Amino acid sequence: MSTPPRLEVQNLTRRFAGRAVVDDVSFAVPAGQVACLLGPSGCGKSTTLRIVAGVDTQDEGRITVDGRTVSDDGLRIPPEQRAIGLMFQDFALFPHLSVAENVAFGLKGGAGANRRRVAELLDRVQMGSHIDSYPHELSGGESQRVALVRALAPRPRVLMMDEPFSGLDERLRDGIRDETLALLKDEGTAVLLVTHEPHEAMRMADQILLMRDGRIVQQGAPYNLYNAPADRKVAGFFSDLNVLSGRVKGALTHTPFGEFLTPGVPDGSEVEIVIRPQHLKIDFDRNGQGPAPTPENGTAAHARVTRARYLGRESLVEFVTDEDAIALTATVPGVFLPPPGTPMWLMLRRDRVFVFPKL
Ligand SMILES: Nc1ncnc2c1ncn2[C@@H]1O[C@H](COP(=O)(O)OP(=O)(O)OP(=O)(O)O)[C@@H](O)[C@H]1O
Repeated sequence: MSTPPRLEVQNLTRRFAGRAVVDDVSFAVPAGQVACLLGPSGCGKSTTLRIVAGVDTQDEGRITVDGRTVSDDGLRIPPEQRAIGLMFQDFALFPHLSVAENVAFGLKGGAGANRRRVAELLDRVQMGSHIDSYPHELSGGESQRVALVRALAPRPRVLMMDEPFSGLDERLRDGIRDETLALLKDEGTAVLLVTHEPHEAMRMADQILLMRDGRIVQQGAPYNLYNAPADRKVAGFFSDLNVLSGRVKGALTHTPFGEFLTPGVPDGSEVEIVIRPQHLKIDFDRNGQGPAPTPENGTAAHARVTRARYLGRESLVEFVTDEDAIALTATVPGVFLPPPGTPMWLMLRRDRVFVFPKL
């Protein structure tokens, strides 16, 4: 028999005043893996997390931890008996307890009996030397690390994290995220992490659950969501997009960049041809001569620069095409600041183009 996932959520629905804010949500998280609930504000992420934790109740659906049902139509195991730990954005350490006492708070026997486990956990997040400090003596990042090991000390099978890094300085975040990830993997904890930041989800997740209006619109590895998005909105969640609109004629859509195959889309329907700014290729205009069409880049379209800005690692260059006056943006590594009006040729990397029915 195969091992059940550490956390499994089946057909979860939660309604407020008749409106489903969580709508038939299902997913599974194996031991040692991180699933990120990602989506815009109000899409139902926190409600899902609260129901799994047991602090809110679903109208329909089942939740199991290591194959044991903790909540379904008839059964409600209380939060403290679900082996689920919590770490929220506004986590608070107990100010009158030392770091060791904070970490040992949920453990039988307190800090004295658990000194070794507490010290080991604190060492893992480089906080061993602060074991006898008090919360007011810690920085934001240090407090966050203590809160993390406090949540992990009782060895929860599942850890729920709601925007746990959002209070931190941007430069601290990536380091703490990576430390957290390493510790969670070692402990074999299944993690459900709520975030509205695509960068955080890409960095942390084994699996992203992208939510919109209460439903999971796409789930899978970060690579799959980025490279094979289900629709334009999913694609647009991870980066800015260039969008060309067109109408299908004979399974083809015409654009200034040549024809695009749109098989299976009925004639006359509108489609959107989408490409990320880093996948737009640019070439200088040599006496009006453009690069020859290739299978890789398709046909080049003539365009003029409207604005160029230097962003540090890359430059952001905006164009307008001669044909159809389409506004497009390209990102170019390093410093590339052509003056407005500069004529150039643009190409779309064909393997990076997505074609979607117009939403
Ligand atoms: N107790 C409640 N009563 C009524 N409506 C609620 C309640 N809790 C949440 N909602 C509504 O449910 C929807 C989903 O809320 P939820 O907090 O789950 O979203 P979220 O994706 O976590 O958003 P954010 O990123 O802003 O925290 C929202 O429209 C919210 O207003």
